[in-house]
Amino acid sequence: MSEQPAHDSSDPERGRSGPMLDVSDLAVSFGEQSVVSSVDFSVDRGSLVGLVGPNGAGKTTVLRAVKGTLNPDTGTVRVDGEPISDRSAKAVSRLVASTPQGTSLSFDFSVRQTVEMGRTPHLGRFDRMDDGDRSAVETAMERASVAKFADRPFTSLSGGERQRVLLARALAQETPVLLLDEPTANLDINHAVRTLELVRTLVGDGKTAIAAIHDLNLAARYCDKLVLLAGGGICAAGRPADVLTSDTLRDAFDAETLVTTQPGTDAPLVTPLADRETVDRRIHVVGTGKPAASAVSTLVGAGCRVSVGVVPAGDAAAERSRDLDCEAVTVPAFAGIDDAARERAVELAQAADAVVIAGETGDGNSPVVRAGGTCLAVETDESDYTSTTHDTVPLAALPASVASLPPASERDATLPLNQSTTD
Ligand SMILES: Nc1ncnc2c1ncn2[C@@H]1O[C@H](COP(=O)(O)OP(=O)(O)OP(=O)(O)O)[C@@H](O)[C@H]1O
Repeated sequence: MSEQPAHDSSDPERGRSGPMLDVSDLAVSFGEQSVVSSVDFSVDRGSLVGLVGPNGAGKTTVLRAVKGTLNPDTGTVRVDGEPISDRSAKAVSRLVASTPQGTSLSFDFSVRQTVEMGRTPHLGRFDRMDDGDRSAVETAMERASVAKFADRPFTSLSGGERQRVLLARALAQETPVLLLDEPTANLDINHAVRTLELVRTLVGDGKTAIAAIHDLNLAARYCDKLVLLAGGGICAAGRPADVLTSDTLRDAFDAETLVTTQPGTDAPLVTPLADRETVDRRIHVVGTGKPAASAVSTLVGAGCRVSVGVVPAGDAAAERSRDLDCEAVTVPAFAGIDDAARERAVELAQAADAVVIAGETGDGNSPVVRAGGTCLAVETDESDYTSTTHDTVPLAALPASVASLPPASERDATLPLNQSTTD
């Protein structure tokens, strides 16, 4: 016979206001070493908050403090309005279930027995599981897609399979709050997406969840809010699009990134950029729209110094250049190219080690500058543009092609630079 859950997250009668989970002024240190301090955030009922940040930032530490298995130096964690320090461990485990980061637990149990452990908080000391408990276990195994492993030893499973079993164990616990420490770390992309889709469904059903997630793009796609931990505290918190900006990511991860938008959503898409010194070339991109924007991103990602133009203001290539701090020579949309724009574009093309032509480069009125010297045409998914007059390379091969070109300083001084403005 099971004890009643402390809270049923789907109970409409509960109706308590305020966040389901509230962390205020949390500070944790190990010995002399402060890990996090002044950590404040809350998680609304029925929402998923992603904890993101570099290795060692304190994500697991915060999750442990929220779960109550680690005593903070300062701060209070409230679940459903009440400090967890005021509740018994068993009462907390009926409210909060968690999955650990590692899966190297040396259980000598079957998968089913492992998942059944999730029912412990609901059983009295001498209770056996009843039909309700068994049904909770079966449902949890189905939802985490591990029912087919039910009778296998936990230790015989792969890392990803174990991770899903531990998620099933947490689901069997039937708590209103779920803490997931890197739930997708060992999972292939299919299972990673399915796991986060499942968490979204659970959240849609009223559960409240926090997940530490390394993959920023999955975090952006599935979390309602992100808390970015770095440098001993919260570096940024809020909607994914507000947290995942190139500036905050540079501060938090000491990394250069390109932040665009995930196709079909308004979630940010973070692309790490390679060391900017990788391909030390100055490139002028000619072309408009997505093909030129893709060429700009690829070249900047490879470490090139890139300029663009002439392009209409507001064109995808102009926007991308602005996002990546590259110079774009622009003219108002539908306007012809004025002399100043033409001169500047030619100047940039002349100074470049190479000119890359990407996509549309002109049909009468379209802005275009053609330059001689070393000139490559690039094929992208969005364009079937190929050149009969220049070497054509696939986008993915562009950095390598550019790297193989001689820098302008070594170029034959007599090579003419064609400054005509039509193609
Ligand atoms: N029990 C402990 N004793 C001493 N130091 C610890 C202990 N647990 C964690 N730390 C340290 O606290 C810091 C934060 O660790 P934590 O595991 O919370 O980081 P994390 O953000 O989860 O990292 P990762 O992304 O690598 O999993 C690290 O420097 C870690 O070495």
